[in-house]
Amino acid sequence: MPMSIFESAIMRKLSLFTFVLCVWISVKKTTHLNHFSLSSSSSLSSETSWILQDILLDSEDFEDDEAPARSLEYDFYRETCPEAEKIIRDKVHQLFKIKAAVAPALLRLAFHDCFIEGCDASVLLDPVEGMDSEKDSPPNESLKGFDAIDIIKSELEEVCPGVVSCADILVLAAREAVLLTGGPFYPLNTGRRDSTASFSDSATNDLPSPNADLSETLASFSSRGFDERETVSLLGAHSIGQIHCKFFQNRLYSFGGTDEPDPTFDSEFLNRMRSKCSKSHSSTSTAPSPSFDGSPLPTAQSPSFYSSLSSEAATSASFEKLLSSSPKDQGMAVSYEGTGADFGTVYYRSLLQGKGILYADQQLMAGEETGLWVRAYASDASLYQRDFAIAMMKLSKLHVLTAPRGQIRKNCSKVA
Ligand code: HEM
Ligand SMILES: [Ca+2]
Repeated sequence: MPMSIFESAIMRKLSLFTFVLCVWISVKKTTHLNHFSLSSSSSLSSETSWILQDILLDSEDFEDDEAPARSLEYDFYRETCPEAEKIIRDKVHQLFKIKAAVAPALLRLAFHDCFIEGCDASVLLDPVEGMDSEKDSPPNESLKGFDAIDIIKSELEEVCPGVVSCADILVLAAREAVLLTGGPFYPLNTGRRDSTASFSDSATNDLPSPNADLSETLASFSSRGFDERETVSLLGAHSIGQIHCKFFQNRLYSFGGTDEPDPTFDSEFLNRMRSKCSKSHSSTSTAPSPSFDGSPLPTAQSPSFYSSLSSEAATSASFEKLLSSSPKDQGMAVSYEGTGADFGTVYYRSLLQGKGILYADQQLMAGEETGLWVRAYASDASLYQRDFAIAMMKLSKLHVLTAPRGQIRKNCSKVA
């Protein structure tokens, strides 16, 4: 029977309420909400934004079990650098217009930071005598976006020197990146401080492997407090960006030490992937190879594609000029070919068809509960967006350093 206008209005309110409740439950102890960001969000209707905001502003103080002396706060820089979040947002938009690949790069960078010793910008530090860097550890060798963070930081240092932490820049920039690629908005408190050390061994040992089976992946995320549902939702981030062939070459040609491909691969997809990733490039090769769509891609070990950008070059025109000077050596990579509108769902639909690119991705179909969430997210984009938002909020406050611990670096790649 068709619903009356009244009934459908009630239904709409109900689903809105469920969403708000969901977010509220996950952040029930959040002190405040970032007013500026919420009201400027394009992903939430203004109605939703305001309901969400009212609820969160009424919430109790946030008390993280891991939290040291102080808590993260709503708009932490409101007195000391009121423009901080706007500057970050504008810069990410500016960079994205020039090179859309900056968005997945920033999201992955934030994940690799937060997963290792928390969201403390430890991933950004350069090696120094007596301290190896996370960025040089094998799982991080293809990380990109460092220069984008440097550009944002330089601008902030000009406006309010020594105030905004690199750790906050990372998570706020990743949030913008998610929004720009069709993902959800999520509120974030600020006041993170930067580490004085890099944790190279942890990065080597603890970042999840693309060849991990389901139990290993779940154990890895569970050790950071994520349950199966949250883990499945976070991996949906792979619907954006690129994956270099070397991370799944073994699945195409020599799976499990045999001369055969991974039997779980869909056969048409296997052929397509083989045509993009030739056998001549072994799974450990870092040699350049053809890209999925023929466009130049940054290589695993080349400097970031923003490496020639400096703070003085902070105008669109200069970005464009500098970026057109060829980034050398392109690696071979493929993607899920999602558009902004598909953020998440394209990934889950691929898994349902046996077209997960990484072994760890496809493994999500190997478990009863994880498989259930894959199916749910494949068919319900708004459920996915809600869950991803909540999981990103959780990821963004893992083991944060707050005053008096940590420091504010002036240059994100060096201890102050
Ligand atoms: C089991 C867990 C995970 C594994 C094994 C994994 C592994 C990988 C690998 C091997 C790549 C390809 C990198 C390259 O070719 O340069 C990649 C890309 C990416 N990952 Fe993950 N990842 C995991 C979870 C996550 C999570 C939780 C997020 C974010 C919330 C994330 C975000 C991304 C993004 C955005 C890219 C594309 C990067 C770009 O195009 O620059 N990943 N991941
Ligand atoms: Ca870290």
